[in-house]
Amino acid sequence: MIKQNIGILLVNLGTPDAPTPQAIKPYLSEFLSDRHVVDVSPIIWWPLLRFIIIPKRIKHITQRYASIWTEQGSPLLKYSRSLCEKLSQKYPDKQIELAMTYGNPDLQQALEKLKQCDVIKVLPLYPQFSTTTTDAVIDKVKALTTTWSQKPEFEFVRDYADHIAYINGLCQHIEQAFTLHGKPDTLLFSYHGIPESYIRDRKDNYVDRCELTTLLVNSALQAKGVQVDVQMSYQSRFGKAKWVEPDTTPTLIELAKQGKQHIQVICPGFAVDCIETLDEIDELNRQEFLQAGGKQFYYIPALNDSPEQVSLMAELLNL
Ligand SMILES: C=CC1=C(C)c2cc3[nH]c(cc4nc(cc5[nH]c(cc1n2)c(C)c5CCC(=O)O)C(CCC(=O)O)=C4C)c(C)c3C=C
Ligand SMILES: [Fe+2]
Ligand SMILES: [Fe+2]
Repeated sequence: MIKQNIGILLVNLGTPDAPTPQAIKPYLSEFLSDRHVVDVSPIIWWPLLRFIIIPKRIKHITQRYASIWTEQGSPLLKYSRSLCEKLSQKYPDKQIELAMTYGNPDLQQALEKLKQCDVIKVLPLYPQFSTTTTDAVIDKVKALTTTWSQKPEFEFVRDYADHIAYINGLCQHIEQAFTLHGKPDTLLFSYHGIPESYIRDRKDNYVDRCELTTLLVNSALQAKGVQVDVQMSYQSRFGKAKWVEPDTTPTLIELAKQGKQHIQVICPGFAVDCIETLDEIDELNRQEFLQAGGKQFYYIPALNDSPEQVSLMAELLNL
């Protein structure tokens, strides 16, 4: 059999190069101009984005990024990079590159580095498929390589919402959190939301995939004898359109009002921690819960660059 030269490409969403308005503006413009993300005609959307939405959002979002920034940059980049490095160390015979759909490391440059491969396996770092994220990666990879005369074979990992190594990895991290902090009154699974119309108009099955992850993790916990009240919600709502429900913040406030004193939150839709988990959940939603009368709030970190995550990626890529 001829030995194939296999290249690996991990793709995450993207993040600004610095916690400054100068770096955040072009990143947000690129990201929010993609019709996979916001499905509005550019004639209407572009002036709104440029003259109203970004100017209105920039001061607040710069402060939020600054509060989570690390010496190695944005947490999303830090963890994605570390994951890629650990995978490269474990599989030194494979060429493994990291890219972002928006911003840096640049997707086109990463693809150029893998151009000589026979096969490029693309792993979008989204456990649950969505047209807003996974399809954005797949379509951009295809668009950037249409003109290549000698094209490698592309293999895309569409989704791993129900993969056993992912479910077990989440379970393990939940059990560690319970050992550390005790069992909570409620374990909340908070996923990034999407506009509700995308389910109908694009046949986006993201919500089904999120529900499946929650069900499988809960079943796996029960099979280990861990009984806990599990609830599910959607976070990071953006704009005026109707998004999928229930929303995370009112869910946490309601739980506090019901007398649930101890809550732990896990965000299984995020492969690595980022502004939406470290700031929106662990800072802003923590405050909402405590102000509503809650007593203990713990955010369970994403799988990040843990050994469980490295093994999961290796299984997904058949390494
Ligand atoms: C219409 C807007 C948005 C949709 C749809 C959307 C879907 C979506 N996003 C993620 C994962 C991430 N989103 C992140 C940040 C982020 N997302 C939006 C908007 C939409 N996302 C904005 C405006 C931002 C920037 C931050 C903010 O202003 O709140 C990130 C983190 C990036 C970082 O730098 O840390 C991730 C990751 C998923 C999984 C998803 C749909 C399934
Ligand atoms: Fe998002
Ligand atoms: Fe957000």
